[in-house]
Amino acid sequence: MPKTLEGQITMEKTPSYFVTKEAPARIYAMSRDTKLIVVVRDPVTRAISDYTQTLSKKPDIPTFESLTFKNRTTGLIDTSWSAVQIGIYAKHLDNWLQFFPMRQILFVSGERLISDPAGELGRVQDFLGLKRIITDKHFYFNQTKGFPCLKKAEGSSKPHCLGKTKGRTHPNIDPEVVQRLRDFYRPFNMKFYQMTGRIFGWDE
Ligand SMILES: Nc1ncnc2c1ncn2[C@@H]1O[C@H](COP(=O)(O)OS(=O)(=O)O)[C@@H](OP(=O)(O)O)[C@H]1O
Repeated sequence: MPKTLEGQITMEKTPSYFVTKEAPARIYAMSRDTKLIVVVRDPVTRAISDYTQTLSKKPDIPTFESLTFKNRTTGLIDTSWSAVQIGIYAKHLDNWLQFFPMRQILFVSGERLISDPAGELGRVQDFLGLKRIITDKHFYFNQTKGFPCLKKAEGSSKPHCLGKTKGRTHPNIDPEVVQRLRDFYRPFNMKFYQMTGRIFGWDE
């Protein structure tokens, strides 16, 4: 990590920290004042998205439905499958709370990041103690991509959309399997809402 001068913020990102057992202790040892930002989305959609990403690299993997279950007849979910495991947010958060207080952790809603990017970014700026520089003016909705894209407020440079690997079309998944996963995640989601004080609305 580069050294940070007074008035500067150093930021670093990786998708795997949140679910890595050793990460909280290591980050705490480096700087206990670190602020943590985590983007979370409906764990069922997250699992399907995760699978879609793997499928794009390895087209021969088994179906989503078969990977989801340890035993399809009994409906026993395979919690050791990383696509399922990662969405048990309450469990991962417990691990972080052994080292960091909730006030140092911000959870950003992946759904709101799409439907109201400026609103979510407003929360991020507040959390970091920054002036609200990024606002509605900085986003426009790209109909072709189906996602918001970033533009300079002054409109001088070209807008920036995220690349082709973000926003892939998901395969159709057996609705019964989706429902079983919804039932599986519900109690963990409820616990997560309670811990974070925010209702993410994944179970409505
Ligand atoms: N503005 C904008 N443009 C494109 N995509 C957007 C945007 N905002 C959020 N998303 C969602 O980001 C999802 C991919 O992010 P990941 O965290 O999975 O990416 S990665 O792990 O770093 O590859 C990706 O998930 P999928 O739709 O499943 O591909 C998108 O839903």
